[in-house]
Amino acid sequence: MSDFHVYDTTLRDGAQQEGLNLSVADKLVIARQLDGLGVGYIEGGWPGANPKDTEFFSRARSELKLEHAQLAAFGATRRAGMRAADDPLIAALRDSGAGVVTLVAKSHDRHVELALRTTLEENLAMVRDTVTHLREEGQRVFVDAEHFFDGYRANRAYALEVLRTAAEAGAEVVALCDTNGGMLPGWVADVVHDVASVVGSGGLRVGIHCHNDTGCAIANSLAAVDAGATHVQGTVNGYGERTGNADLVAVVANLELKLGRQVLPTGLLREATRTAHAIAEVTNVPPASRQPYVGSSAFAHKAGLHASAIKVDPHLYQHMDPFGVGNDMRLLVSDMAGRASIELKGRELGFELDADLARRITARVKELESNGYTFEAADASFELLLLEEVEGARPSYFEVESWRVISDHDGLTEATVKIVGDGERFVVTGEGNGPVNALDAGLRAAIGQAFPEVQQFELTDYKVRIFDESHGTDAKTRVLIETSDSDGSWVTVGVGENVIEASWEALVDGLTFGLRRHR
Ligand SMILES: CC(=O)SCCNC(=O)CCNC(=O)[C@H](O)C(C)(C)COP(=O)(O)OP(=O)(O)OC[C@H]1O[C@@H](n2cnc3c(N)ncnc32)[C@H](O)[C@@H]1OP(=O)(O)O
Ligand SMILES: CC(=O)C(=O)O
Repeated sequence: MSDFHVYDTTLRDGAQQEGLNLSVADKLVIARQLDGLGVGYIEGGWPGANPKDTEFFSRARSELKLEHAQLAAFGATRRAGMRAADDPLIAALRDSGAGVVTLVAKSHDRHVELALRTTLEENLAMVRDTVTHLREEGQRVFVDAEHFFDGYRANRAYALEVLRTAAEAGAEVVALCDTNGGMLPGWVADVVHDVASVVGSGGLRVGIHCHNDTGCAIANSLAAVDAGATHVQGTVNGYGERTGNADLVAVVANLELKLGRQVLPTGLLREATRTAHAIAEVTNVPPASRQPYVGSSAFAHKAGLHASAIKVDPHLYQHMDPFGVGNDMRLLVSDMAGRASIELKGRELGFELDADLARRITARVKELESNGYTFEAADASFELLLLEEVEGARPSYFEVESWRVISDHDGLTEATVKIVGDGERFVVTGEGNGPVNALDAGLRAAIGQAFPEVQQFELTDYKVRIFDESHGTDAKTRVLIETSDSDGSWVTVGVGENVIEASWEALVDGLTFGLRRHR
């Protein structure tokens, strides 16, 4: 592995994202995930700035056993007009127990004068004094040069002077920050190139920290590395203030898989998809399906022509083998499918479909989709349709004799369901806080008498879409229902003239599919 720094700031800059709130326990879980991915540094937060971050560093000492990463504590240079040794926030950094302290320092003259409200000389003194003090206390120090690229444009000499000051005082890394995220790759490359040639000698490492306001954070980070940066900062899933930070996983994947620079321990890039999704579970921010490399759509193929080429060789429509980042290829079934898509999807589900069957299923999918069904998200309904064609009949464990729903003016709803299952007739009434809830309860109670395993099934998601609104009251309703058990989840679709009819179809398919899985 090369001597390259992969520096993660999910727990600090990532946590600056709107709506993202992490408890100390969450932070500890995420830190372990990041360590499992093999990053070199984990910026844990700003000790002293809030009780949670202080507690994180305190608990990390006893609870975090990191195999690959070192913990970094983030904070600012000392306040103007005082000594670093007397600044309580610097004391919190010094005492955090982290292996590295990363100091944010102003490098844009205008920010020094307007935001810090001090002189350019005092800002240099703040950098010098803080780095020196921490070095004397035995700390490794990295410096994040805030607003560096804007500062460089406004006053190159001063921006470089801040870096030189940090280096002379003992900083190991100066990370150039595109704090406002306004840069483009060529601009970043020019500046990093210049900086590396001016200050990058004598062991000082130049780093990069990009925000995504121009949509270029990943490209800017790569341009910086190409121009000489050997320390790259970013966050998992690109979390961060405003439009986020550089997505560290994509940066690392590009470095390893496209540019041939191994920056993680051998084999750990294959943990990328699992790690990104596990962290999304903790942050409670739904993962973006179209996220490069690790998104669930990153290797999903919908168009029939794509599938027909993929049947011959997946590389014809994929830039890499998804296995490299722990992701997987998926074939989507929709009205854009052709025979090849259906054949490949069939194979994925364990069926070798001949050309005739594939043609028939393709035609049925297109016909049903034109009537409002969608199979792309309803994998279980597609599988039931496929089984119907392959086996000559749709899997069926019970027959529905009739169902009826009654709602009263108090909002209480009652559903009566009559079914025949396992040779017996069941008439059951279900109650609920709405018609779908009542039908679900009634259906489950009725079937449950013949097939007790349905009690393990849970309705976990319910989506309704009214389409073809131009028809007014004739509009059709599509319902997607996710059902789960302890082994996973599956989605079914129903379409009807109203929400109850559509829900009934999706509910019946959901239970039928679940029973087939269990049997
Ligand atoms: C680019 C980045 O993302 S950097 C990371 C930013 N992250 C955060 O701000 C989250 C954590 N921050 C906090 O909890 C608080 O802002 C604190 C504890 C750091 C400071 O809180 P407060 O003392 O209440 O001040 P406030 O938030 O208004 O910040 C302004 C003060 O910070 C000082 N300051 C701002 N940037 C810096 C800097 N780089 N170095 C030193 N001091 C700085 C200002 O001069 C001002 O000081 P003054 O009160 O003496 O005039
Ligand atoms: C330090 C940092 O987060 C920034 O400048 O964006």
